[in-house]
Amino acid sequence: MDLQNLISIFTTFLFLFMLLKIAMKKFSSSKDITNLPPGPRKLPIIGNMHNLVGSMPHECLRNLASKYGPLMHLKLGEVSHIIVTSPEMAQEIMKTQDLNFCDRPNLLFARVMTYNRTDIALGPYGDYWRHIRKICNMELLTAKRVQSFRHIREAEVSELVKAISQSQGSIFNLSHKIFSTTYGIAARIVFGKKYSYQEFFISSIEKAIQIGGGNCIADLYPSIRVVLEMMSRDKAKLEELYIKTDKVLQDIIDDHRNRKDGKCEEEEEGSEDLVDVLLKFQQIESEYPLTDDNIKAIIQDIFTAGGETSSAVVEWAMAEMIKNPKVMERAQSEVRRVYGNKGYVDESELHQLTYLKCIIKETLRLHPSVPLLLPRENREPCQIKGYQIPSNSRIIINAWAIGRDPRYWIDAMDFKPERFVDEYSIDNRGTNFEFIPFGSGRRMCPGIAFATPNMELSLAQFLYHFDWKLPNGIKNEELDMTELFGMTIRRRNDLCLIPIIHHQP
Ligand code: HEM
Repeated sequence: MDLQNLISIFTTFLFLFMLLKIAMKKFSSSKDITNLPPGPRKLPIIGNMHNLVGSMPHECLRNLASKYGPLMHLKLGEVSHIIVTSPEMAQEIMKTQDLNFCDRPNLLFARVMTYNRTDIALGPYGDYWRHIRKICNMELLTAKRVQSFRHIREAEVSELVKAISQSQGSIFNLSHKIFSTTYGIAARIVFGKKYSYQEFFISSIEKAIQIGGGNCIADLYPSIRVVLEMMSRDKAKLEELYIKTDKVLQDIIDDHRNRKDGKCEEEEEGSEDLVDVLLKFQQIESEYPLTDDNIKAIIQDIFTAGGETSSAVVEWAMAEMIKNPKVMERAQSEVRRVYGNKGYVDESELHQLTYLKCIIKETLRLHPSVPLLLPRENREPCQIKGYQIPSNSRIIINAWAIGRDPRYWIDAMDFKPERFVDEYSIDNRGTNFEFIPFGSGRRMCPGIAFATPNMELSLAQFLYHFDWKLPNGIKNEELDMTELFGMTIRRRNDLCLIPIIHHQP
């Protein structure tokens, strides 16, 4: 028997074995569940995977939910997914039964890229996670700590507006600059300075998310996960990327540790960076002493979330204002009135920009950076509105669809920051479940205080210093708003605008 035959016999055997295992699992798990939430008909082996082909996941899920309701059951491979598409159901998951739903699924991406799930965002709920989340809330992302980085934000954004002013009257790729500036701010805050390999690090994380951020086939068939990981190249590709990003992060830690006489020239005076803070924690005796891997997992989360999410909001907010010139005019007159002849925008008056704050809220309603939040998992079986939810279901909350649902929002598809002027009390801190861009409950985003001045300062400077025009005679209402689903939900096409100086930076 030659090698070719041997391989095909082995593959056929493996395939039959997998089918048998899936069928046995299906038989044993479907016996006792009689009242799952409604959902489309499932096909053997693949379940509802075919229902998700076509449009982007958040759109596809919204379309299915409009047929099957706000609590929907999909079987993807052999895993139950519960899709939540109403404020009432979101509240049930993230408030009423939060403790049961605050786990994260055990995904290949998380195992490989987040130091075996020891980060904050994708780590399993438990004592270690509570410990690092507490460090995050009480030390890393407090209002006081965020305030201590004000000079970094002001310096980076001023550099950005100076660069824009040099393109006065010509086309400027605002998207590129927004992302590089925000990542620059995040790098200086988290790592102490901008490292030359920052771009490479970001693109490696982006690639890893492309491979493992959606549904890796191995994640959908846990009973034969090991075999599928061996057969697909996903794990190997992720491991290659992990080796690269780990080296970058370890270099950063070693750099900090090896500094003998305080900070080197390029680093910040006056404020500790977040690696410094975590290294100090490493010295403290604790039930959970932080290893280097733990620190790398945490700083990777904060750098990535800190750079990506708020950039996407600033980019969408500018696009929406271009599309809605009356909103732009009102925002410009607010910023120009508040900062008057000061000649520059700093953070001291940001709290007075109430209309700008409403613009940011309205942007987060229509364009939440993380449209499906992060997936959750329930440890125990439970009931929601009389439906049975099997244990270890993956819970997807479609914040994007809830924010655009005409049942909860008047003129839901229109960009109207005024709605938040009238209803200023609707906030995004996880108590109004029709507006949950940062999630809610125990797993809610801890980065709001960090993100807010980044977004407000950039937008305020754009509005104060410049008037903006679309290039090539494109009319405002024609601006393309197509989305791209990736690490966050971004614009498919870069936002390229012509700046006209109003106040010279
Ligand atoms: C506009 C900006 C941001 C948006 C829209 C956003 C959104 C989110 C969302 C939707 C989640 C998942 C919540 C859930 O599962 O219920 C999340 C989690 C998280 N975010 Fe943010 N985020 C933003 C900025 C930031 C920033 C600036 C940081 C850090 C500096 C950050 C750090 C995190 C972390 C660590 C988690 C994981 C929380 C956990 O699982 O316990 N985020 N964020």
